[in-house]
Amino acid sequence: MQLQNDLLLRAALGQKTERTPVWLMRQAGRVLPEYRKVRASIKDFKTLVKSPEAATEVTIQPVDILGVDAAIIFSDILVIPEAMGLNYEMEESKGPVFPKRIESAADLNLLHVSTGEELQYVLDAIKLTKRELNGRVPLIGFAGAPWTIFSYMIEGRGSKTFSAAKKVLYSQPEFAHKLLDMITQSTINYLKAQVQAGADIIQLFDSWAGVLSPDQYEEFSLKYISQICDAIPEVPKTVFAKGAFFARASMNRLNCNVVGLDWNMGIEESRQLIPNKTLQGNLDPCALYGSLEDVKRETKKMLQAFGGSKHIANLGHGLYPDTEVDKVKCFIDTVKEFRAS
Ligand SMILES: Cc1c2[nH]c(c1CCC(=O)O)Cc1[nH]c(c(CCC(=O)O)c1C)Cc1[nH]c(c(CCC(=O)O)c1C)Cc1[nH]c(c(C)c1CCC(=O)O)C2
Repeated sequence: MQLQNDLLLRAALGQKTERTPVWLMRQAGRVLPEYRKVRASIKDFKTLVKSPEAATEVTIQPVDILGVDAAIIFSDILVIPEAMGLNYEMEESKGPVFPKRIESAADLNLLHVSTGEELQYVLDAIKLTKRELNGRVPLIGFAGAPWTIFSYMIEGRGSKTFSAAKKVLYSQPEFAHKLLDMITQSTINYLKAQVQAGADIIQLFDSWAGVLSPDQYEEFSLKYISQICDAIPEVPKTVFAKGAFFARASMNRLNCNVVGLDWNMGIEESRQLIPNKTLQGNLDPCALYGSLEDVKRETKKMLQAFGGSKHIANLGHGLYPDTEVDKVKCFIDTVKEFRAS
């Protein structure tokens, strides 16, 4: 189906657009009271993710209420470990926890490469969302990057240092590569199925990229991200590696269209290091705690620095849950009104 608003896809492909497209990481499920209402009516987070009708509803809420230029399918990066055989639980106010984590090479026997079929509920939600969006805006599909998923499977939960996951890289690199390879194959199957179901563009979230050294990042993360990008030629791809300022020149060589920046990455410097790609980002989510005037000023400053082309406006990481909705709207409206001078 022809999209009525294809700004995001054209910007991703490096084409000229009338204005800069805008969406926000974690736009669904964090700040909207309308989301909390749906969430309160459903037993828990995982039930919501596994209910295509409800997932569709909360996926489309930011399009209707905030006016963003894309929807991102409501799911989580941790559905992949579960599809591979490692169940996760979402503890209220604590975040994700794995009751059993991967501790040694012997534990690999507990896992299998996902064909994507285990995640039929996400594919159903994508199909239903595409139908309900009816071509209004593109739909973003996503997955975690292998290193970030690996970290969760080894640590069993979030961590400040990820020292347990990093210990495996230093002490058992062969085992690390085996698990990373299984995650990569599963992710390729899953993303291919998402594209088949209707995802218009794909984003890889490498949320814990910043804890690795540059050499380790090449060996244990970029290598696998590169394999995933090569395996999905059908749609544009975005790679967002939080904290990986040191890997920007390498990311310029990936077979992807868009590189996401966090707010620590200078815009001018990033343009020089990543000249081949469209850039996405990168306002500090905390900037939305300022006054409406502050939000407007900071957003304009960011837009001016990106220069009005080859840019998808976004935050430098996900929205924080306590952000006021009118500040989010102000960010979006400021982008939509902006014309590069
Ligand atoms: C690391 C990571 C996770 N999940 C995700 C990442 C990568 C992005 C990033 O770096 O922030 C990605 C994610 N998680 C969710 C989405 C879809 C919605 C969207 O982006 O708008 C996406 C793209 C829903 C969610 N995932 C989660 C919620 C909150 C759970 C609830 O509503 O009860 C939502 C809406 C839970 C989750 N899931 C995860 C954590 C750490 C938590 C707890 C903290 C929190 O994010 O609220 C793992």
